[in-house]
Amino acid sequence: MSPALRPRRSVLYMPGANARALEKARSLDCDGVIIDLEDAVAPDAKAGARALVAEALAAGGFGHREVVVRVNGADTPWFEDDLAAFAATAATGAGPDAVLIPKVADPETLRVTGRRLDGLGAPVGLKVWAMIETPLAVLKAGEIALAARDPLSRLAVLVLGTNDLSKETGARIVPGRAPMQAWLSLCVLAARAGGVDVLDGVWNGFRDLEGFARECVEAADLGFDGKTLIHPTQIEPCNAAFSPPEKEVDEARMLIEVFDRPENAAKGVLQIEGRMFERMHADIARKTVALAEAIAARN
Ligand SMILES: CC(C)(COP(=O)(O)OP(=O)(O)OC[C@H]1O[C@@H](n2cnc3c(N)ncnc32)[C@H](O)[C@@H]1OP(=O)(O)O)[C@@H](O)C(=O)NCCC(=O)NCCSC(=O)C[C@H](O)C(=O)O
Ligand SMILES: [Mg+2]
Repeated sequence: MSPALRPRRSVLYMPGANARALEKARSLDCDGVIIDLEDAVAPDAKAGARALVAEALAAGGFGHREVVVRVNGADTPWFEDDLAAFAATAATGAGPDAVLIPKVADPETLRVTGRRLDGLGAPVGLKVWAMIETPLAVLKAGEIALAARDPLSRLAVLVLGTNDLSKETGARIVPGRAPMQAWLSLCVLAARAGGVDVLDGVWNGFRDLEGFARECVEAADLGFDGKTLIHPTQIEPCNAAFSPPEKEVDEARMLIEVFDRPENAAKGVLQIEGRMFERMHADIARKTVALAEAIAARN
């Protein structure tokens, strides 16, 4: 979880060319939206979609939702214009919170993007999210995440692109995702090493909410901060899976209170009802409470 502790349980993609979806985003209960200019927009529609998105951002109304624009890749003819458009709107306060760079191959891509954003006068508040969706990116996930230590990179979040990973590797997307488990865990480890958040990929069968809910629980168990979504019906089960349950929050508060008692000030380990708790458990409890409070504040 990043230091600012912004809930990122549910982050909904929508095509940048879909005005209805952009309108709906303003009232949906997701923590964030990713307005897509890449795969969900046809080549001939790129310029029109970019203008539509800039207009929607200028109109505002996204409230608590973190707004991210997925630009076209660094090796495409649209990248420069996409970055320029959103650096400019960010500078006027009518821009996105972050740009999501697809198919990041290495930390150098982030440094190039960062230098470009600086050159375009983008405020430091404009963050960069990086998609991990190629075999090379998974192999270099640690290096990519560690780029966050250099403020030039602006890196705040890694986002898994499991469809592209399936396409590039031949690994099938099956329930439980056994063929991808190692990559998913590696990306969570990388994100933690770099101190950035990490979001799981999408579930394509958006009418199968039971299967989707199972995958959300699996992603939360793996340590992801949240999941990327493609349809509004996925928001509620996703929020549920990534929110700490009330009982866990109550127990966390109790644990913090016990460790904070003066008589326990010098103790590193305690037993409570037959279970061992060390100070690291109090640290975890503080994170749980902080997340619950951030979610409550959002609501
Ligand atoms: C998948 C969809 C094309 C389905 O659209 P549709 O058939 O219109 O769905 P519904 O009729 O069930 O829609 C009901 C209402 O909900 C609104 N809606 C639907 N989807 C969204 C959305 N994503 N954001 C906001 N609102 C949405 C509809 O407008 C309907 O509203 P109303 O008019 O009030 O009835 C569609 O869901 C869709 O386009 N989803 C997003 C697709 C997308 O952005 N894909 C790109 C990102 S995923 C990716 O690339 C992954 C990654 O890179 C990887 O490699 O894995
Ligand atoms: Mg992709």
